[in-house]
Amino acid sequence: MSATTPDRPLQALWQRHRAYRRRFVLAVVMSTLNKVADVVPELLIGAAVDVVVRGDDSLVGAVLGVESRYAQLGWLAAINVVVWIVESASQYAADVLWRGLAQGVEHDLRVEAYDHAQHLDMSWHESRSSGSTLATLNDDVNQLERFLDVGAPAILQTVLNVLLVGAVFAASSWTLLLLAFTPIPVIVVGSLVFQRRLEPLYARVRDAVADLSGALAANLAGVATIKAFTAEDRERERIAGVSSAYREANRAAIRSSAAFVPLVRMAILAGFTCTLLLGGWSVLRGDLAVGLYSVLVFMTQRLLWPLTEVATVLDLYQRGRASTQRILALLAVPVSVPAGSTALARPVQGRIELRGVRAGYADGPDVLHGVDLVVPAGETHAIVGATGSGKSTLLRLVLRFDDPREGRVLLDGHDTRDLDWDSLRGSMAYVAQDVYMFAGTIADNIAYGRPEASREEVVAAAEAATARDFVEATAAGFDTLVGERGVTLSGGQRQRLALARALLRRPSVLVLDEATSAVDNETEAAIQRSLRVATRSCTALVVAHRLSTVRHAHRIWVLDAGRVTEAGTHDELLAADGAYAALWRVQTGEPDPVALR
Ligand SMILES: Nc1ncnc2c1ncn2[C@@H]1O[C@H](COP(=O)(O)OP(=O)(O)OP(=O)(O)O)[C@@H](O)[C@H]1O
Repeated sequence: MSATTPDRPLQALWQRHRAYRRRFVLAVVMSTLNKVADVVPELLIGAAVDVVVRGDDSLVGAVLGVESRYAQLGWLAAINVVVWIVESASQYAADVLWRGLAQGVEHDLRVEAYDHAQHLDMSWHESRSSGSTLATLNDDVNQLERFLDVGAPAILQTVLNVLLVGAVFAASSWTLLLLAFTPIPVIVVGSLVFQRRLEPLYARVRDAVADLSGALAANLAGVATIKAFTAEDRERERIAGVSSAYREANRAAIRSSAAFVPLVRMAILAGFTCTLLLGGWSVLRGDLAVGLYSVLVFMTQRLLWPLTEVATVLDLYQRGRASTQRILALLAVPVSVPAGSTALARPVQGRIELRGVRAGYADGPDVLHGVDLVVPAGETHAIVGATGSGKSTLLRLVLRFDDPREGRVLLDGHDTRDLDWDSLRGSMAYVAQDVYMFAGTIADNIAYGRPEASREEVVAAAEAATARDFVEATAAGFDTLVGERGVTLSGGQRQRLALARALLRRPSVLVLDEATSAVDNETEAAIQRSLRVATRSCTALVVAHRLSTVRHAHRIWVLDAGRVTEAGTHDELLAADGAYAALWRVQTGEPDPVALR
């Protein structure tokens, strides 16, 4: 992960989520109450044994002022009932509070991390697999939830257990306290040592999850290519390799954390044996009351057995910690293309200017080398040029998916870096080379940029994009489901829906990147006629390989290896007899005079 990762992720989380502190404190209080109520029955057993053995001299008799042993036992039973009720109620409250806390943090963190990710630059998304981002948003957030739901209350219970049982021992016999507690330092030191060993192992597990998730997402997206090239076996092996790496990372972590369990059990055995043996000898010598002895034996059990769970808790803690680190690292990735604060007066006119623009990707070479270009408001301009000449890169700058390395991009005379997103992208509509359809109806997809549009407006936009006929021919018309698990559309149909989506937005600037490349010539001619009407009231910047698409543009800019080499109307460029004219002849099948010579 590219951003800095906090050394103490859970502490950093605590600092961030102040809103949950009250609920956390309440959950701790309920867990504490529950633990206290949990220990009391053991004390009551001791008191009952004391009543039976010592009769009128019993502690219960002295404290309650009741003489009859039957009545004393009755009182003990009544107290027990109350304690059980408190125990059950506080258990319920603690469960609800811890779970609510875990799910609240999970929900907030997931939404926050998703929102941050969607605001991160296109270049960030392009530089990593979507599967790995998905692993953070889904899997890592779930791990943290599990820790907060199960791990954190378990840690608290263990600590409370040690303190409460320790208090009972301390009040009864310091010798027994020391004996019963001998395993504790061993376990604490062991935990610290193991925790340090486990930390990098779990970080590796989380990285392996991200790799696996990335590989799976990429393969599922490319399943048609896998099938077409009969690469199923190869891909199965590749996924098996990535999955093995995950299994190995997990195995190493589990092997280490499991090794901790026998250590804890040996220490516990030592503590328990000491209490049993030395406590029993004390009773025989008359130094310790029988009732107290039975309580202490129970208490030792109560103290020590939950400690066998320490390894599991440590496991949850380390997984939660590693996941939190990844989530916080995602949240710490800075937005390198931040929104400006200037709002443009409406309606936006739509004048686009590029002034001395030099641009490229990451650490790569320049793709655009000092481009100057002006599109007056309301005009339709085209950008043509060989593949890889930088046409899409130029459009990305207009939409401000990236910022130029040098020079400025202006909308209505304002540097796009100063404009807020609503003024900049809010006044634009964009049809990308590969059209994306969201899961939903055709109408939902067309109305994506203006969800409040009426059905009539949606139909009119589809009509303008020559999509109405094919939409109405589908089973449910505009209510037909598309996108994931919906009907599959042809490339040309998708493009027309994307165009309808763009037109419905009534943009000031329409940006089309090969928006009609997948439709046949006849449909394209129909779309062009509609577009000429639709673009009367807006600026349009159109990239197309098929020159017939752009011959009516007010101005055509020819890009060659990131530089504008020619510009003019279709007729001017033909008259100039340069690269554009040569390309036109190739596309229209006219004989090339140079070749004929
Ligand atoms: N996201 C990206 N990251 C890195 N390099 C990129 C990226 N997109 C494009 N490039 C590079 O920038 C150069 C120009 O690409 P661009 O997509 O702008 O060309 P184009 O003229 O639109 O090509 P085409 O007609 O094939 O769509 C190419 O060399 C390409 O490899």
